[in-house]
Amino acid sequence: MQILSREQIQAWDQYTIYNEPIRSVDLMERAATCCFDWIRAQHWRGHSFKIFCGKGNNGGDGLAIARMLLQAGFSTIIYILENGRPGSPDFQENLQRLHEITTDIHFIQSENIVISITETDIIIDALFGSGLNKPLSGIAALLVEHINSAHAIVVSIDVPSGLFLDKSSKGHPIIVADHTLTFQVYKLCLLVQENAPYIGRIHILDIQLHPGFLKDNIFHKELTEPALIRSIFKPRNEFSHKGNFGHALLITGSYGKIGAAVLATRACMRSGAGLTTVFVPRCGYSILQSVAPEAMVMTDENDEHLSSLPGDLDKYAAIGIGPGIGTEEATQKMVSFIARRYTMPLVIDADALNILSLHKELLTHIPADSILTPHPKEFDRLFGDHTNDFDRLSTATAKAAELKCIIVLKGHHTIIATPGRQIFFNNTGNAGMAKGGSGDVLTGILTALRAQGYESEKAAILGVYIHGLAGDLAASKLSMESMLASDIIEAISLAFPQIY
Ligand SMILES: NC(=O)C1=CN([C@@H]2O[C@H](COP(=O)(O)OP(=O)(O)OC[C@H]3O[C@@H](n4cnc5c(N)ncnc54)[C@H](O)[C@@H]3O)[C@@H](O)[C@H]2O)[C@@H](O)CC1
Ligand SMILES: Nc1ncnc2c1ncn2[C@@H]1O[C@H](COP(=O)(O)OP(=O)(O)O)[C@@H](O)[C@H]1O
Ligand SMILES: [K+]
Repeated sequence: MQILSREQIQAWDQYTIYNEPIRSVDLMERAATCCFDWIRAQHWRGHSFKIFCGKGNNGGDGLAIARMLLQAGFSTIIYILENGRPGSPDFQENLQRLHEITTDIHFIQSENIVISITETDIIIDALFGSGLNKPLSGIAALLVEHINSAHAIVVSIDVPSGLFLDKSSKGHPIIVADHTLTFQVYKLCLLVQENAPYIGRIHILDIQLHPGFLKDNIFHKELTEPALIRSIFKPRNEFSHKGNFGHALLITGSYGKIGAAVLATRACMRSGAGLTTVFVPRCGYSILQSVAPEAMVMTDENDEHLSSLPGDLDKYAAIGIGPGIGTEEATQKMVSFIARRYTMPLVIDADALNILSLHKELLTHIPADSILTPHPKEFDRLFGDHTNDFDRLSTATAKAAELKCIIVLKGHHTIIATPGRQIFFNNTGNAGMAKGGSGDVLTGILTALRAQGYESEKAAILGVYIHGLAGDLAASKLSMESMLASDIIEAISLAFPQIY
């Protein structure tokens, strides 16, 4: 699913109006009908609705929904946030239609907001949508505060009012929604971590905007969906042998963090690598030999941390480096050497990223098409502090192009930024994965996919998806609270068949 900017969405509305063709007010009716159908399907009888409308088209949606609720017999009270100016034409048309069935419409025009909201009310927030042009202030801000301080269920139409679609809204007044009914496609503001407190559950309503618009335009942001994953996935040939699936090398672990090596190794083997070798300090030898008998283990001369190279690197189809390696000086030298001398793409995670942060000059040396997998803290260590997720996204886009690398910025919707400035938002995974070790599993999966010959960009999109899907399967069996990173590894075997 493409993710469109505010301008692109407005253009898509216009394209639909012109090419379907359909009158703008009829398109609004279609959007409102989708919302009404969704609301009715919640079986909220016994509750009463309080609908808050601005005077733009978002408010127009609200008025149309109010009319439908009244006609269906729901107790509904309508409030319009008055701004002294006429509403948009479609708002005005819907106001007129509403007047034909009720005159009980309340205008909010003073800072003294005395509307009582009880726990049995359902609030429909149709104040502002994609037309928001500045942070809310004055009566609008007070109204948002009033709604947020009540304990009613809040359903936002298109986006929670006060959220900008494509830029940070941090620190501004924003409706805290329980449900967001958004039209046709995801909006960027509904995918970034910083807006998590506001968006509630997202429901994408298909208002049948004209599909021709997507064919006629190029977009740079998309949500990874099963169809894309299937197009990337390469089924195993019946006649294949282990040599067809590559030899993966994982450079991992230090004293007390051999677990990271175990997780990455087991995830790598479970993700289809032909052969897996793990390079660890000597303290990891017997652990790995016992918990991962299918893997080959090579040890550093040092007992506790890595300090040398695991022999000839060129014999491996893919190398993953970083989980649990620590930042000892000798380990830093080893990472620095590999970053400078190795020419094939690497999968770089965790402490290997922290070492790059300590020696930023190395960033320009890392092999083209390497996959870097920072979480936001590691990302900021690498590329400087960011005050919001939108800026972080811009930096990821720019740095992926500049370094010719794939940047996997991990989070609820992990972001994959490519050298061609394409951004993919992953849509699998859950909060049960917010536990130590989940990232090590991802490194193993990505290294395995690279070893099997997937190009880095495809390996990143597919690997992040499989990782999240395995996390979802583990959570459904064991609960988000109880699942462990090891359970994600076990569930990889169930995740692959879902994408065949
Ligand atoms: N035909 C269409 O274009 C469709 C539009 N739809 C709805 O239309 C919405 C967009 O409508 P609009 O473009 O009219 O925009 P909005 O209704 O989101 O808001 C624009 C209005 O609010 C004012 N405004 C913006 N920021 C403000 C602020 N901070 N303080 C006070 N006033 C502010 C503007 O001056 C304008 O009057 C979408 O979010 C969606 O809900 C849907 O009905 C689908 C069809
Ligand atoms: N709430 C969440 N929703 C989806 N995925 C999550 C969530 N929390 C964590 N994850 C995933 O789990 C992994 C955690 O990685 P990381 O922070 O490096 O952990 P660690 O270093 O402890 O292994 C990432 O791939 C991330 O996307
Ligand atoms: K809204």
